[in-house]
Amino acid sequence: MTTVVAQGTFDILHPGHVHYLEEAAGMGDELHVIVARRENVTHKDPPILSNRQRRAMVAALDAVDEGHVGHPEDFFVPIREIDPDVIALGYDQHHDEEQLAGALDEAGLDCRVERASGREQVHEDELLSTGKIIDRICRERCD
Ligand SMILES: Cc1cc2nc3c(=O)[nH]c(=O)nc-3n(C[C@H](O)[C@H](O)[C@H](O)COP(=O)(O)O)c2cc1C
Ligand SMILES: Nc1ncnc2c1ncn2[C@@H]1O[C@H](COP(=O)(O)OP(=O)(O)OP(=O)(O)O)[C@@H](O)[C@H]1O
Repeated sequence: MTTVVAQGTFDILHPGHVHYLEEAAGMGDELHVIVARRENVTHKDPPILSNRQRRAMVAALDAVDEGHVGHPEDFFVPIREIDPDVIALGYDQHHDEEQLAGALDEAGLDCRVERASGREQVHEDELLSTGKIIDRICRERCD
């Protein structure tokens, strides 16, 4: 039984999220997803949707066995609880694979780190980023 963890903001789902989570699910038998807490999303605009709504939507996807809202301070608390065999980093997540693998090792967590691929655009008008969806809403629906 191989347990995989995926993580991210997941504010307003799109096909890129589904691609990532299906690929992560294919790395093992059971997929857990950690949804970043709003207060920890500091590298871009904060999510529109609440922690619990983002968790519920991710958990409703076929590829996902369980969704979790992340820990406010210590990212290794949920990792210890889930005890995964694999952490699947998203194609553009800023975390360094080797640094993360080293930190897991130091914390006594026996877990490998894999990098998922990005989704290629299938249709010319496909929006594969929450930020781009929000930009289009603002352009087309707001004065
Ligand atoms: C192994 C791992 C565990 C994480 N655990 C948490 C957590 O417990 N709480 C949290 O708020 N964010 C956590 N994060 C951070 C976010 O899920 C996310 O990766 C980060 O904010 C980058 O966001 P992005 O996917 O929007 O680029 C974790 C990230 C990694 C790589
Ligand atoms: N187009 C995509 N292809 C594959 N994976 C993706 C794609 N978009 C996002 N992901 C992955 O999904 C996870 C959550 O991403 P995140 O919520 O930051 O989405 P985003 O759409 O890139 O957001 P934003 O546009 O606000 O930066 C991350 O691991 C990210 O790498």
